[in-house]
Amino acid sequence: MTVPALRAVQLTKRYGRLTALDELTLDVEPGEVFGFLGPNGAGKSTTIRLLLGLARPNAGRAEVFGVDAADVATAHRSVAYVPADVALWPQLTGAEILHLQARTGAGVDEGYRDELVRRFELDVTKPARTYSTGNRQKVALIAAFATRAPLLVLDEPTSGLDPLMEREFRAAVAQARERGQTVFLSSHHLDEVEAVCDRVGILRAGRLAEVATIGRLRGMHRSEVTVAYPGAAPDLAAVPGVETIEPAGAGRLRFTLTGPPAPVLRALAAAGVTALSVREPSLEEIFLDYYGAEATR
Ligand SMILES: Nc1ncnc2c1ncn2[C@@H]1O[C@H](COP(=O)(O)OP(=O)(O)OP(=O)(O)O)[C@@H](O)[C@H]1O
Repeated sequence: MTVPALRAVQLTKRYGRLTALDELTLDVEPGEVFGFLGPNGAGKSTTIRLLLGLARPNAGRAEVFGVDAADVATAHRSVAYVPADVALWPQLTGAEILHLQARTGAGVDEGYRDELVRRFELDVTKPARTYSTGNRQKVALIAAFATRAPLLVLDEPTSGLDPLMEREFRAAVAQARERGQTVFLSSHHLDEVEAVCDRVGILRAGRLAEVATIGRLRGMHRSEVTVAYPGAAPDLAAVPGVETIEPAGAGRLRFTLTGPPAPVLRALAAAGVTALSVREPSLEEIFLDYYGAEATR
């Protein structure tokens, strides 16, 4: 049996009367790129702090590769962490900070680090106090991606990056996965999670609403199907999974489909349909399905 890279068992955190995290139970497997989605205040950063032993739970427990998260000194040997608000030593230059960080933690691939400095177009000669939010984030990301740490925990790591840098970020995540590193990524960027993650967990008001692969998440939700037919409209009213049937111009119908397509394909074949297009829901639509109007609290 493999030991999970991250494990949360009924992990709970309360701030006064507010339950920021409510009995989270979750395993992230080694080698996985796991996306952690949720609106502002859902409890993502709280979860990460608990998983890394940086805050104490009111109940439940967290483990990093089988090590109790409270044993920070041991657990952090296998972790590189990029917090949501990156703080750097203001007097040191980017290069000095990267050098210093390389001397702590799980060891660094210096060649790859230098390549990342170029790819992220970071001027490492400047002192950190002159860096913008995005540049501070770049320093922390380069330091994390260049480590050999088996687990990278990234808390909303691209909020300060422009689209070109966001592309580099995605490439770096892909390379981390190829090396076998585990990535736990909290994000607001649905397209980013969709592009880089194997599985996603959706957190809503401190509770885990769903955990699924991107493919399964889409499969659980409605696809939009449009068909063209030559004669009488296909009768889809009683077909399992079909809903909201509406005309889409002359000789065309649009409807939504959930679940296996075989029954509707049989009905469509019987009607001799001449064209068919299927639009899968984006992660954004799925996300809105979960949160609806209550996206924040
Ligand atoms: N130290 C604290 N004291 C009191 N309340 C807190 C504290 N830290 C977080 N909270 C509250 O816990 C809830 C979860 O916050 P958290 O920062 O984990 O959310 P998040 O999902 O990371 O949000 P965002 O996407 O805005 O960063 C929020 O309601 C927040 O106000």
